[in-house]
Amino acid sequence: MKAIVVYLSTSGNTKIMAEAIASGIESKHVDAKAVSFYDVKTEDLNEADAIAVGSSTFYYRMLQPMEKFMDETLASTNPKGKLGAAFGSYGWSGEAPILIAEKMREMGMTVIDPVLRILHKPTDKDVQECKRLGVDIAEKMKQRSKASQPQGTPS
Ligand SMILES: Cc1cc2nc3c(=O)[nH]c(=O)nc-3n(C[C@H](O)[C@H](O)[C@H](O)COP(=O)(O)O)c2cc1C
Repeated sequence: MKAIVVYLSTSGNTKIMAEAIASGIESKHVDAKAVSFYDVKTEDLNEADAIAVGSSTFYYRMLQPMEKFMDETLASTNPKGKLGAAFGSYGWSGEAPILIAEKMREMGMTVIDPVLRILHKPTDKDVQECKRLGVDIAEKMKQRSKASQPQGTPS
């Protein structure tokens, strides 16, 4: 089982969230990595059972390159049925994670509700909240993997 946390962050706030989410996933012994949108490879997306996507909000939407990534790169990997999570830092309106979750649902992904939004730079308490989302992702991945095993298969 593998999870990937893809983020786009202008001043590092959403990046802090991404790294905390990945560390929360790993704390449950599930393979996870936080990857900048610029470095993500299609094979990483293909291999992932869960995909978390984060962008800060700019001009009431997600950052433009992330929108392109969702519509073109992620959509082309056919993520239907995969687990998704959306997150991002924001300043006042915070639409980006909601819009990311919407796109994930349109692609047939199962998205963890609610999305995680943090105002400005994450505090220590916010980082703990991001880690908790990571734990939640890992636990849901385990449940889904168990549910998809044929009956009688030792776990
Ligand atoms: C030019 C500009 C436009 C912004 N537009 C919005 C916005 O529409 N809504 C919002 O909630 N925050 C907005 N913000 C605030 C950012 O989302 C916020 O600073 C966030 O913490 C940046 O996170 P990052 O470092 O991960 O990119 C804007 C910031 C800038 C500089």
